Amino acid sequence: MAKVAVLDEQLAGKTPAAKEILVLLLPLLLLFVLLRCRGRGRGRKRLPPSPPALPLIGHVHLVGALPHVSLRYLAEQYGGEHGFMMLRLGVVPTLVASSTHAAQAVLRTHDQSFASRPRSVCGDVLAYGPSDVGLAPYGERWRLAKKLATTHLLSSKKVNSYRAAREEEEEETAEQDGRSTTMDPFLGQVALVIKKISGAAETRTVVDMSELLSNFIRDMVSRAVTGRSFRVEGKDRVFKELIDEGMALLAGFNMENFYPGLATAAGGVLMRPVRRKAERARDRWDRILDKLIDEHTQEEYRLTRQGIKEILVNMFSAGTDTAYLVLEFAMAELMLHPEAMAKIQHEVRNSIPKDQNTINEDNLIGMKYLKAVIKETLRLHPPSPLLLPHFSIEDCDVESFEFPAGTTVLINVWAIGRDPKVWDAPEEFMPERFIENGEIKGADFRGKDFQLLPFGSGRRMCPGMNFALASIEIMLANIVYHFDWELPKGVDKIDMTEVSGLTVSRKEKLLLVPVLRYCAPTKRLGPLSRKMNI
Ligand code: HEM
Repeated sequence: MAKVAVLDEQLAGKTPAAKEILVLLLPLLLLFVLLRCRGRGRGRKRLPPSPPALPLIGHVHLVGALPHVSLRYLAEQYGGEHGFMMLRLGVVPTLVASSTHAAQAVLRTHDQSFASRPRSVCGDVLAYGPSDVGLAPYGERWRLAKKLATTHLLSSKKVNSYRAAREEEEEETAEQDGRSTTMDPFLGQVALVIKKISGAAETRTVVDMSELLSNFIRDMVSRAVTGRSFRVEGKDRVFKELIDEGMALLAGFNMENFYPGLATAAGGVLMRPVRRKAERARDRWDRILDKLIDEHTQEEYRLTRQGIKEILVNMFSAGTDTAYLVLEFAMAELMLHPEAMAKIQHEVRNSIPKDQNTINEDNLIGMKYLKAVIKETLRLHPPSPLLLPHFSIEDCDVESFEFPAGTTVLINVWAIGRDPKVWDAPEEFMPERFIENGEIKGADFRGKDFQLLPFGSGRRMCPGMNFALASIEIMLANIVYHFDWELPKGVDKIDMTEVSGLTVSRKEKLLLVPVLRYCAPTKRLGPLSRKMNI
């Protein structure tokens, strides 16, 4: 007992012997700690460079209204040769990859480690879980949902089969209009748009191309996903509202994404308003989708009702506000570059037999300039310039860097598409860069070449690419084939100012005046116009 008391006193430094020992040991202890720290630092990998951060908010103040633009300028200062930059957005460690090399490391070399998605309150509510495709964490449920979307809804075979779906719909509407239903089966959806534009052309009226093109894509997606047209059923406006609302709620740079703790802090009270908003939107989706599912055979894919809803909402949201933006940006760039417009019109107008009045998918195969215009548009204006955020599920060593599990990853494909080390005259719209000896050349945009990644690459790559390209090509070819285009009176320039949400769009609507290609409408569209009663 006494021995223990002495030991306690010595340890507490109350005896003279203990004091002496401590004075002797202290420098040795300090030396030991110092050496240990240095030894650790030498063997240990580091994080990529970062700009100076502020307390609490980290680097949030450096991310402007157009995050892809501000992140590009930051990466030029701090990203170094490798193109990796580390930010702290609120409390969230965020890796920004801004070079071909960095994108390849994340999306190919270490694809699996970075294949998840960060979670959010809105994402969880709107995506029913989330266990949809786009927002789901990497894992078995995501794999199944993606397989279903890829093989059952968006495969090349399915994309081809939508030609028939378009035919049915045209027949449906033609019958409603009391017209003949013997028109070219391919022309359904496209012909409806051409018909609308023809009406405006005859009276020289301004056409809101943004609305027209987004309605077209929305309708194509609803046909592909549900087998029916929301426009024909008059639900188009509700559908548009829901997609817009969902996109606004999910748009990346909001408070919860910087401070995920807000979702649970004080019983989630801080996030309650936004959760309610998301729940209201989800309930509206529910009502539409429930009815839709009731009318379909649910056994088809052996999915629960909720499982079907997750996938449907995802397809609508991911498919609509991306493909139409490409069409709109392509038209805007062509208006800004009359020489490119002349070339594409020359190609489409000379690529089809004289007795054919409208362009079909078979004609598209030879249209190299059209494909180059779309590719150049995707390079300069990828609708998702930072892809969707990726999320690391394990610690991962990438070259000399070490990224901890739980890192959010943004891949700035917009910056990569404009990197002067990769592209000549990167800011110029030059479709010719993709043509050599009359053939399409240069970087592939289907996820193989990391300098052009509008659809991403690897496990989380877009499954809707073929579907989107089929719709974009056929519509662009037909609108430049049938009409010449002018700016409205008093407008002398197309404003390319962008606004950012989950996707990046032009701030202003694209308003254009179509001009009939030939004087007489029947001559202009020939049998097509007669069939359509134009
Ligand atoms: C030009 C049109 C389109 C573009 C540029 C585009 C682009 C993208 C991008 C960049 C991603 C994220 C890739 C990543 O995070 O690595 C994505 C994901 C996705 N896209 Fe698209 N997309 C388009 C059209 C479509 C269409 C038409 C659909 C369906 C109807 C669709 C369905 C999806 C889905 C479900 C995902 C989530 C994939 C996953 O997380 O595994 N997309 N898309």
